Amino acid sequence: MESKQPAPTRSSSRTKNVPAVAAQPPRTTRTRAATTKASTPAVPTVAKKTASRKPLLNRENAIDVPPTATKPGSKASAATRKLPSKQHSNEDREPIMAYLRIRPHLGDDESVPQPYLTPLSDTAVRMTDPHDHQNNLSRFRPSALPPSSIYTFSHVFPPDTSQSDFFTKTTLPLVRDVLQGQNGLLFTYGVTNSGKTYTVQGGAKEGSAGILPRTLDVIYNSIEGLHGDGRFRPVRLHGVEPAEPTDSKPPPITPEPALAEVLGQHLDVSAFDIDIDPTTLKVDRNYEYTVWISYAEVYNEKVYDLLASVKDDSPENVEGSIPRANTGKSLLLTRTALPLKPSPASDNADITIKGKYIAGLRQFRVHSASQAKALVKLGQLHRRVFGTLANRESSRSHGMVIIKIIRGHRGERDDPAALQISRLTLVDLAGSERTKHTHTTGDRLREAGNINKSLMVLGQCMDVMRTNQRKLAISLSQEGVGKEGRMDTRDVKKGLAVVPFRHSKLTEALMDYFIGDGRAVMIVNVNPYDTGYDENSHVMKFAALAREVYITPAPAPVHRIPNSVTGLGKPHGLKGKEVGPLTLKGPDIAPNPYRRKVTISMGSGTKSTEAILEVLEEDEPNDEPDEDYIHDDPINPLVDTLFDEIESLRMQLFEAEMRCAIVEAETREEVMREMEGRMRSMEKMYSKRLMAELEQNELKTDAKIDMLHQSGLFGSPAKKAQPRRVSNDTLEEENDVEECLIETNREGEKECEDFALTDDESDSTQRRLMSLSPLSKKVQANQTNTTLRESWEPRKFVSHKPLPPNENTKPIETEQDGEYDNVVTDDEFGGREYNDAEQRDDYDEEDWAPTSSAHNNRIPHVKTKTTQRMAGPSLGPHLHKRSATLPDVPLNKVSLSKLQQEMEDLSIDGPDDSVIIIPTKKYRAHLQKPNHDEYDDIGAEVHAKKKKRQLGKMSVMTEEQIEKATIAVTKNDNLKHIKRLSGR
Ligand SMILES: Nc1ncnc2c1ncn2[C@@H]1O[C@H](COP(=O)(O)OP(=O)(O)OP(=O)(O)O)[C@@H](O)[C@H]1O
Repeated sequence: MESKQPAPTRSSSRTKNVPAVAAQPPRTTRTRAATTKASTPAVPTVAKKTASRKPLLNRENAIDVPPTATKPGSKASAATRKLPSKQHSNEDREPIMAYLRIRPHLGDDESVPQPYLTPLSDTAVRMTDPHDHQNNLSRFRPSALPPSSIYTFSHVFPPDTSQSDFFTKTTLPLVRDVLQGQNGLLFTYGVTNSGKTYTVQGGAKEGSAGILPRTLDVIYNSIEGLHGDGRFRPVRLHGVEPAEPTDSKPPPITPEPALAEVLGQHLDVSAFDIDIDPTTLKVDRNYEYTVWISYAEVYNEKVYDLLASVKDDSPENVEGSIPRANTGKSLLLTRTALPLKPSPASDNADITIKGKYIAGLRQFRVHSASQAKALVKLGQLHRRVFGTLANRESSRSHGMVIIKIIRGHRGERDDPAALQISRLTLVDLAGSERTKHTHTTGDRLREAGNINKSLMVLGQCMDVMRTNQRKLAISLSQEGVGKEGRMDTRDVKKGLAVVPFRHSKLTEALMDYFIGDGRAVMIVNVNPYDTGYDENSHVMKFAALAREVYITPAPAPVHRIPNSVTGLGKPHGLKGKEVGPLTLKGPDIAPNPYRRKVTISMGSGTKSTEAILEVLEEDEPNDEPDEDYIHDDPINPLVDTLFDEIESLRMQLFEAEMRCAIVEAETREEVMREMEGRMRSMEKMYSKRLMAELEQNELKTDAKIDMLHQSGLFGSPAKKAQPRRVSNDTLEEENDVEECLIETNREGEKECEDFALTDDESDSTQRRLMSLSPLSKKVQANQTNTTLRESWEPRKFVSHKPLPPNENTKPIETEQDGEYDNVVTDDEFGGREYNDAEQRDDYDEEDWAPTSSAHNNRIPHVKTKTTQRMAGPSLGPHLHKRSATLPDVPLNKVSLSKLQQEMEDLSIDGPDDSVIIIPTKKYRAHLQKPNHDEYDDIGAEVHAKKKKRQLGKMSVMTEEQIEKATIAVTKNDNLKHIKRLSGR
């Protein structure tokens, strides 16, 4: 072939007929075997040189490109930024570069005030769970992740890193590669709000342009004056074909009129000339370049074209019927998913890497950086319009900007086989947060699930690639295996796992990069003020995994067009296959499974507009496979079916794994919640019990005080209101007895002080109070009775030490009935008959609790702590109407009042002026046959409650009855006289 211009700087004189031979060996070859070998970590790789390889790059030939002439006032007029020297390894394989960018603190509304990420060096950070600081007493961690970990990266960028510095260190090497014929991939990974979009697109402030606009700036700065004539256009993944005349038209940079009107926004191209990166790279000036841009998104596991136009094709949409902004009418937008197809080998014989391309993706030849930025902006607008969470500015889809550069030698302008096509793909991934954190349902759940699926598959792919590489390295390092003492790589490769690229559209679209079609750079964005420690940990782990995956980037191949398509007029690929631009259709459009409404607000303040859009997402057309594809890979129905089966099984496995992961996470949370709930309810129960005990104690104390009150020891107002008419003798006697009782009480008090409770003894309060219950009185009465038997000595009231609390549960020995024969008969009590029922009543009425009227005249509470221990039992009605000696009973306030009341009814004077109380027959029997069951705590409590209920039933002896009893007792010869203690 004849060159129109000599190409003195070319390192080889490649012609159409002569296979290109690399004068300078490329870093690697494209053959499978070489690629595999090169990716082996343990074995030094030797790049196999293919004879057909053209010299791809001659860096020595590159000349300095003067800085691009820029508009006055723009930043581009600044000196050309110094490009950091490119570090090329002698090794062909290289790991995926992983850069960490830490987002700065944005304001007070951040959920975690202190960052939980601490940079340790330029390449390492420590991440510590903030919850451990906040709740370091907790023994339980809901997370299975370690509370603190160190992660390493290719480089760590602190929060104050400028956009310009970040671009220079991470993306500029890729831009240089793409200008020199090398493919490149850059993707951002991180949870929502971590700064992915800011990193890729940039902010609103001057100087905050992201890596995408800067990339465009640098490309156009560098190829200034070297633009090609655009006779060819890229097609599929590696192909090129003659361009159409329409390709030379400027690309659309404003939304379609219908959409623009709805959104109320027109893109201003001049706005993109403000923030320009002035960096210029050296390029080979023997070549001329044309730049093509496409913008796709992967949303809900479908690929859409973001640069497809929104057209009003339907006849229904006549002027006036198109919904306007703020009209409340919904606009129906339809878009069709694009299929991914395998790149045919016919595109270039040299290519052995089988990638996939997005069939039908529109691409535009762009002449300037501002045009390119405007085009990208339009794509972002469409992405926002079609995004489910459009109003929240949150990326729910994976955005892919694909920049293709066709490089052709000036001397071989007409030779399509001499063209070289390189690709740079910048991917802004959706947030990696999990479904449970987004609280999504329905469509959103599906969307979140698909986002996670894509990212999970990306992680799985990396994991499998890493495992395969390790396996391969280990196998190849084993000597003496296989024939001739060498390992056959084919044997090894048979045992390798299949990388699951086909499990998600995202990995399917990017797979060629991971198998050696170019360099890959991963940017990990982290917001250290975010509450999602677990999510960020997963992101960090993902990055660590990516760093262990080695790829062998091959230079972009020189294009070789098969003869069948070299002829002009036989365009191949895009024409006729263009699929589904965004179209406005009437509301009567056929229903589609994925139809949703989006309300979108644009602008702010008075200029803000809001529109309801209805989005109809059609499935990708079920086209017949490409002819090329058929030609390349003849279909065997059985194999195809088996592949499909494998695919569906894989999908099932994947879904099952995902479900398991979600269930595990949910179960962990549920268990935590349940434990928390139980602990809370236990706490509640115990505090309730405590309160109940306190109340009970207070009630008992009140009851005792009321009884004292009733007995007149505290000068009952009721008594004052109804003074008794008694004789002087009676009063004297009463005073004597009262003095005696008070004396007794004082002693009792003194003794009780020995039993004063401390706070720590609060739980024993209940037990002690129980000892004051009627049951305990019975026990003590039994003891009293025993004492009574031992000595028939009538005694005066004397105080005794109170019984220890537990003594009331001891079995008490009693004597047989009938031992106390010196009793007053019923007849002697005025002939009163006591039948069983009455006796039962008497028994029941044995009580220490106040009457209801007494309750109404309560005196102030006595604190539980100072409550005095009951020193002795109330003798109760069981002791009435029968002669007996006064038991040796210690008394306290309560028993005093009770005793006083009982004595009022039943007491008699002993032989030497002592007061004698006579137990009844039934009571004796009761004493003799104690019911031990009653002495356990529960029984006592039940009994105490029963007594309490009977407060109102307390029988009151009338004065008349007392008189009668007195007369009856007086008649008894053995007894001298009866002293009345009190009366009512
Ligand atoms: N390095 C930074 N400097 C200043 N502001 C930043 C930086 N990174 C992010 N921001 C701000 O943080 C906010 C969130 O960033 P961004 O929208 O880029 O997050 P994202 O990860 O893309 O979220 P999503 O996944 O939801 O789209 C934005 O207001 C952005 O301006």
